[in-house]
Amino acid sequence: MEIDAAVRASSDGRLRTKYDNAVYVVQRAFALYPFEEIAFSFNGGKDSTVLLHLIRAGYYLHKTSCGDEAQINTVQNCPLRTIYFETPCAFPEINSFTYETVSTYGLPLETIRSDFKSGLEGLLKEKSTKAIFIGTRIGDPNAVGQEQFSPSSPGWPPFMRVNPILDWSYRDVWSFLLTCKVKYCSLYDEGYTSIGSIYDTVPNALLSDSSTGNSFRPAYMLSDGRLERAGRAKKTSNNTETNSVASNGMNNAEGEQMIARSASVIVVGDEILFGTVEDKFGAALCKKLHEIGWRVSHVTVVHNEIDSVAEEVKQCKSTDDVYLFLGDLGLYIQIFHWLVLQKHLEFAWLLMKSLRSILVNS
Ligand SMILES: Cc1cc2nc3c(=O)[nH]c(=O)nc-3n(C[C@H](O)[C@H](O)[C@H](O)COP(=O)(O)O)c2cc1C
Ligand SMILES: Nc1ncnc2c1ncn2[C@@H]1O[C@H](COP(=O)(O)OP(=O)(O)OP(=O)(O)O)[C@@H](O)[C@H]1O
Repeated sequence: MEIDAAVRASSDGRLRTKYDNAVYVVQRAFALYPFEEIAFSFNGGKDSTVLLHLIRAGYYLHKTSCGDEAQINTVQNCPLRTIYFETPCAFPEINSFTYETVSTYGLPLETIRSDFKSGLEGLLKEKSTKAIFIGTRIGDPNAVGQEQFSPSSPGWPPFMRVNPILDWSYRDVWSFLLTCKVKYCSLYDEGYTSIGSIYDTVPNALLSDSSTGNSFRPAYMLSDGRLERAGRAKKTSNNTETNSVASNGMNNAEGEQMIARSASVIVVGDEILFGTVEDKFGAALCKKLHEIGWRVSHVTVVHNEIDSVAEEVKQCKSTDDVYLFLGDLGLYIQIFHWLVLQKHLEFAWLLMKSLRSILVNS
């Protein structure tokens, strides 16, 4: 199975873990519900494209783990009932990608031309449907309170929402799509990072290419995934064409800056955690960074020991460009050793530079 092989061959351990967990959820769903009573909600977006390939992999592993040797060669595709809520305000590129993809992977498509709720009511009346795979991720406005298996909301027709990629980040999504080299909708290569309707979606201004002024870099180049919905805002009536100042109000230079400068501040101090000392440095550093145009993504206070710092660096390693430590000299030296041992040489270098400036200024 090509997806499984591509992820296994990847050196990205985080991706392999996310993949294993998501495929496990898919396999659980196949074990829990009759195949014909499961549906897949597919809209051609990046999240549902990831989900499509996870379902294919999960289905393959489910079938082969049942010891069904005769089936091994016939389960490259997963003929799962697929539902698409088509609206006249969808991007033509999304529509054509959706139809092309279901045809490529032999998915039986049921197109629904009404809103989600009444469409699902109609679907459930027509065919028994116990579970629906959805590409919801934490951070989506509708993800709040959901788990990997979440019954539909009160007032909605009854079915189980199965969310295998609930805990995936923006970066995980792109890491998967690029590692597996699967086709995705062309709009993502034109700077769209999350796609709604033609009336409320523009390319993400943070990807605006300042050298040309009117083009955008691909979605996978967005460094801060929390800003993936920055292009999903109202277009003004005279702004029917997308332009380099997208509707989130940032110009190219600001966008560039946001991409280039991002920091996590790690404050080290038992006294602060015990509440006997108030952390003034963290706040002062954030203020200073903000004034000079940096984006501080988060501030954490950790115990005065190398393991706590190491754990925190591992946690935020994938999201931030620079880490700034505040702590005593002895700890700086320990952190420096740890960074060198872990081969985070660029961070070790940064640490030395910040240490030098502290010593010079003190
Ligand atoms: C298959 C399916 C099931 C849904 N079930 C629910 C639900 O149980 N409760 C709910 O409030 N919204 C439900 N929704 C709506 C979603 O919460 C959300 O509005 C939709 O996916 C659009 O997300 P977006 O704004 O990120 O594009 C469902 C949508 C789909 C496609
Ligand atoms: N029109 C639709 N038809 C079928 N399923 C849909 C539709 N809109 C949303 N969904 C389901 O809800 C999930 C979440 O939607 P969302 O818009 O957040 O993600 P996406 O469209 O896959 O990617 P992107 O965030 O880039 O637009 C989708 O992955 C899909 O499973």
